[in-house]
Amino acid sequence: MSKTRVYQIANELKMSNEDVLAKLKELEINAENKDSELEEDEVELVLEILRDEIAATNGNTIAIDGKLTVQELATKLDKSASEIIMKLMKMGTMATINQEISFEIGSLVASEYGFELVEGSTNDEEELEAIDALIDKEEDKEEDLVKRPPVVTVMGHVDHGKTSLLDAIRKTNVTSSEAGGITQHIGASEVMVNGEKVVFLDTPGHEAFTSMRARGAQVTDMAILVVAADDGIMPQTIEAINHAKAANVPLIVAINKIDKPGANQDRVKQELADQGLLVEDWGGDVICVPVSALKREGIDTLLEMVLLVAEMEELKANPNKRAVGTVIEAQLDKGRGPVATVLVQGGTLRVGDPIVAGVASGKVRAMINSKGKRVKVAEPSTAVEILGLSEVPQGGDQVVAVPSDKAARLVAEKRQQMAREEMLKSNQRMSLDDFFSQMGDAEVKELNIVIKADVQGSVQAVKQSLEKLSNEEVAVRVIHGGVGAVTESDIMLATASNAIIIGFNVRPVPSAEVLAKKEGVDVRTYTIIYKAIEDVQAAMTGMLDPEYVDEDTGKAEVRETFKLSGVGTIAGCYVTSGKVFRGSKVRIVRDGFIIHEGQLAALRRFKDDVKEVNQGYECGMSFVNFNDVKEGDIIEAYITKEVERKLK
Ligand SMILES: Nc1nc2c(ncn2[C@@H]2O[C@H](COP(=O)(O)OP(=O)(O)OP(=O)(O)O)[C@@H](O)[C@H]2O)c(=O)[nH]1
Repeated sequence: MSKTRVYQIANELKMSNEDVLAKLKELEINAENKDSELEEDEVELVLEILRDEIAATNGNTIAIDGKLTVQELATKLDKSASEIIMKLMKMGTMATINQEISFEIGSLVASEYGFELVEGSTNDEEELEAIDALIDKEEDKEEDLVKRPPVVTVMGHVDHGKTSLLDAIRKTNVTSSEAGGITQHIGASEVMVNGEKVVFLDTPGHEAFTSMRARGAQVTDMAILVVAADDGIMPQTIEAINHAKAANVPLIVAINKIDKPGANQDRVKQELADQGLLVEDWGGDVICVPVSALKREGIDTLLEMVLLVAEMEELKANPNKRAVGTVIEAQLDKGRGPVATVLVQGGTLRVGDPIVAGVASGKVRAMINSKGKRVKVAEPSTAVEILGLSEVPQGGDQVVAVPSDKAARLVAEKRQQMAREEMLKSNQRMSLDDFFSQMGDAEVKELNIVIKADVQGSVQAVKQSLEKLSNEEVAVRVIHGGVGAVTESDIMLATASNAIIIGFNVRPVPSAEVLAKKEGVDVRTYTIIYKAIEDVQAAMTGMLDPEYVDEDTGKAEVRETFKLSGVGTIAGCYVTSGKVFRGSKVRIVRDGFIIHEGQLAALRRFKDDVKEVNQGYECGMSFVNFNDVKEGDIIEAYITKEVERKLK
């Protein structure tokens, strides 16, 4: 081997000539002996061995846990994805940023940068595991726990005064020095009551509350249920009650608008009792405070009750550890980049802390409290707006402070990977079909159900019949029942409580249908009660045998109707999706309610009978034994298919 070659090798490997010579000696290659000229491939081999050794001694190994994508490799090598794609291209491999590459190819690329890929775990993995444990367990010793302020959500029916009440609460507490000052909206506000802090989440309504819970975050300690004294319990009041119950969050009732002439507190109390909430002055244990948000009456008493409930709940946290919390809301600010309001729930968050929020990571650059002031530390039950994240996290995302920037990046990466896997698995939520097999895992012993029906009577009937099915092994729990179409809010509740939805004579609204698909929520609709009961019963005994399933083929909208003597009502329709077939079975849906289920009598285009009509075409339809079709009705055409029972 020539001296020049030794220099070249030393240069490439960033080693001294002496070290290269020493290594060659170890490999029993006498570099100085002109006779032992090496073939080029032998030189390559030597290089290979030396590279590996260097990688091993420098600790330049990168652990690959299962699959490897271009992006992950780029992150691990601290290079841009496009650089890695270029490298791959030079090697004759075309790959996109999210594409998976083989371990061998990954190793080749890594070796170009002096790194070695190894399968399995390394220090990074250990660090990750340690962090995972920190995130998951969060076990605090009793002696480390100190009292923390309560976090409250305001819920209630539309127009019952949630926003007014929150405003009134905030104003009660404005000290003269702050009056007139600009209060910044950060998604939460803090008020002082008798020297104690109470945190209110600014987003009123159970949607926000439930969507957070659906994402696994429990941020509220209690809920204030606002009921207008002149209006009483309304559908959304009931929904709010059930959402709070499902989350196991204590309720305080605020009977609002007591200043109004039509106010009737006793009626509200009676209606609450009908919902299973017996107020204290009627001998129950539900705290109920009459208020007027408008006149700011009763607000102090309400806040005192909040403190009382907080006292009973013994809310505690350990402030002396790395912070954990939840994203309340987040957005991209033009000037400041990603901004997230975070509720610190345990530990103390400090400016400069490396953090992970959902799949975003970063370092806390600045924190702003609900009064719009910059702060350096945030203790448990404090809402702060934070700057410094790499991207915008989602409401409900978990936030954790971690030991180092590297750890933050690793956790975020790991979460991204988990999020991708989760997306693939999202169809594995509770469904009637696999309830029995999940029950076998011994974890599922409860079947949670949300019922929506066309009339209150049906809700009750379905609820009672289903709950009666409970036996020693399985408890059937109806966590919410209401009148009307299946809405997004129902889907969120089902997601949060791992429930299935049973619709009786109602259908999901389109947005709910999309969400159910995304979240993998099992929505079943029936027109006959006993069929629903039969299915649930069968699911409980593992005998569910969906031998026949309805498969939607297309939807049409009724644009006009006309009568034809001897035939009945003809519906002039426009097929909005899929196909409608001759003789097809149909559901006629009006305002989300199924008003008829039956069969097509005739399907025509321009007076001719046709076999099928595709999306985008007009047609005429008439129905067997049904003439009450109206403009605006939706015709859902479906076929009944026999399906094989899946082996579990
Ligand atoms: N008389 C009277 N009116 C009130 C009171 N509280 C709220 N209102 C009025 O009721 C209406 C609805 O109040 P909001 O606070 O907007 O109700 P909300 O529950 O937040 O409504 P959404 O946000 O639309 O769900 C407004 O016109 C308020 O002025 C009260 O104590 N007394």
